[in-house]
Amino acid sequence: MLKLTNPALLRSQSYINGQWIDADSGATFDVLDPATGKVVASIADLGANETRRAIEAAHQAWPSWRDTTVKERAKILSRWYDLIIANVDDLAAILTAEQGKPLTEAKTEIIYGANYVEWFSEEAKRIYGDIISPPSNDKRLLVIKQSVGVACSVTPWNFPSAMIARKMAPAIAAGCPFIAKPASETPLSALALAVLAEEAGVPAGVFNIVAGEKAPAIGAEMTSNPMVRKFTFTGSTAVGKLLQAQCAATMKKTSMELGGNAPFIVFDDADIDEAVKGAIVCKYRNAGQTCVCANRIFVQEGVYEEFAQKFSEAANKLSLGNGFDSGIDVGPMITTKAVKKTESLVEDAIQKGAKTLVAGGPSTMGECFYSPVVLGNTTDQMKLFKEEIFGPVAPLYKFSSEEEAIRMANDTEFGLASYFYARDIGRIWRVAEGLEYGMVGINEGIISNERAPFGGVKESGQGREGSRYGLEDYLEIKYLCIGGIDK
Ligand SMILES: NC(=O)C1=CN([C@@H]2O[C@H](COP(=O)(O)OP(=O)(O)OC[C@H]3O[C@@H](n4cnc5c(N)ncnc54)[C@H](OP(=O)(O)O)[C@@H]3O)[C@@H](O)[C@H]2O)C=CC1
Ligand SMILES: O=C(O)CCCC(=O)O
Repeated sequence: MLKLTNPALLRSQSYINGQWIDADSGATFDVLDPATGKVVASIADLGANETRRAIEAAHQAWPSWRDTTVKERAKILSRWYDLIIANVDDLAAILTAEQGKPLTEAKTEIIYGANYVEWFSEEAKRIYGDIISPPSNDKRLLVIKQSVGVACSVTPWNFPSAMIARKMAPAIAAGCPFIAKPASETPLSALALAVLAEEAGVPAGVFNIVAGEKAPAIGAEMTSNPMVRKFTFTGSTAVGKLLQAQCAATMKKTSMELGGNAPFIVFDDADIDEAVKGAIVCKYRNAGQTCVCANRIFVQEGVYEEFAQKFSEAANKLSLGNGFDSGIDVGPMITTKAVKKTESLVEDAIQKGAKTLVAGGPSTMGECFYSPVVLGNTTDQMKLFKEEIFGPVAPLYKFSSEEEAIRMANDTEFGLASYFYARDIGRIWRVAEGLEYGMVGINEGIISNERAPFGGVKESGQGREGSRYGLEDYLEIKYLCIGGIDK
C-alpha cells in the first residue's frame, strides 16, 4: 500500500464537472507498479458516454470561464501551482508507483510540470492583440485573441503528470475548459492533479479527467464531438496520425507531439567528458523512454574510441532497480511489451554486426527491468537507426565529416529533438541551422523547460508547448474591421 502524507491524492474515480464519478458500467481496471507487478489501485473504467458528458459540462463552463478576468484565472493557476509544490513528495510517490521512474526523477517531473502552471499563470496576462495600418482613412483594423473553446488531450505514460500540466495550463490560462484522458498505465498522477485543481478553486467543468482503458472510444468522442474545438496529443506517431485524421472531419485546431529519433552528435572539437555526461542523462533518464532521448549517437572518427570507452564506463555504473530505492539511476520499463520491443531492436542490431560494448539486457530483478546496453559499430541498416528505441539502449555510429553527420542525422521522417557537442563557433551555427529538427541542444543533453517552445517538425508533429508560443495553440485570432471612422 502506497504511504502518502495526504492519502486524499490517491483517487480511483474520474473527475467530471466537479464530481468524482464511477464508470456508468461500474467497470474498473488495475494500475500496476511496473517494478513489482502489484496492483497500486483499481480505477473506474470510463468510456465514450462519460466522455460526452465531460465535453458537455466543459462546453457549458466555457462562457463563464472565458469571461473571467485574466487576473482571476492567473490567481487560480497560481494557487494550483502552490498546491502542487506543497504536495510534491506525495505526487512523486504516486508517479513512481505507477510509472517506475526513480523517485528523484519523479520529483523533478512534478516540479517541471508545475513550472508550466506557474509560467502560464503569468503568461496569461500577456495575451496581446494588434492594430494594423488600414488601407484607407475611414477604417481601423484590429486583431484580438480569444479562447478557442473546449480543449481535449490524450497523453502518454512516460510523463504522466508533466504532459498533462504542459497542455492544461495554457488551455485554462487562455480560457479554454479542459478534458484530459491519461494513459491507462498511469492515470493516478492525473487524478491527483484534479484533487489539487478542485482545492485551488478551478470551477466545475473547467478541468476534467476521463480515465479509461477504452482509448479508441474515448478518443473517437473527443475527436468527433463538434463542441471540442481543440485537440492535443502526445504519444506515438501512428496514433497521432489517426487522431489527427479523426479531427479533420470537424476541423479542430490540433497540436501533435509525436515520436522522435534524436541524433546526438559528438564532433572532434567537443569537450568529450561533457559530451559523455550529456549523452548519459539524455539517453538513460526515464529508462530511455522519452521522446527527446538520444536515439542515435554519432561520434566523429577521431574521438570515437575515447568517447565509446568513457560512455561505456559511465553506462556500466548506472544502477538499475526499484525507483523507490535510494541511489537508483534506471527504473523498470513501463511494460513487458516495451522490454520485448527494445530487446528485438538489440537482437536485430547484433545480428547485423553491432558490437556489444555494454551487455545489459533483460534483468532478473523483474519482468520489466532492462539493464542499460551500449552498442558499437551500428549502421543505418539496423532497425534502431529508423525506429524510436524507447528503452535504455545506446547505439554508437562513427562518422567522418560534418556534412556526413548532418546528412545521417536528417535521414529520418522524425524531427523532434537533436543534440550536438562542438566548440567551433562556425560549426555550431552551420550544424544548428542544418539539422531538420524543432529543437537543438548545443553542448546540452537536457533542453526542456517551461520557458522554451517544445515541439517537432516533419512526422514528429506540429504546435509548440511551453513558452509564449504555447499559449497561441489555445487562442484564435479574430480580425475586426471598423468602418465609418471618418463620419
Ligand atoms: N512522443 C512521446 O512522448 C511518446 C512516444 N511513444 C512511442 O510510442 C510507442 C508505443 O507506446 P504507446 O504507449 O503504445 O503509445 P500510444 O501512442 O499508443 O499511447 C499514447 C496515448 O494514446 C492513447 N491511445 C492509444 N490508441 C488510441 C486511440 N486509437 N485513440 C485514442 N487514444 C489512443 C493511449 O491510451 P491507452 O494508454 O489507454 O492505451 C495513451 O493515452 C513507444 O514505444 C514510443 O516509441 C509513446 C509514448 C510517448
Ligand atoms: O517524452 C516526452 O514526450 C516529453 C519529454 C519531456 C522532457 O523532455 O522532459
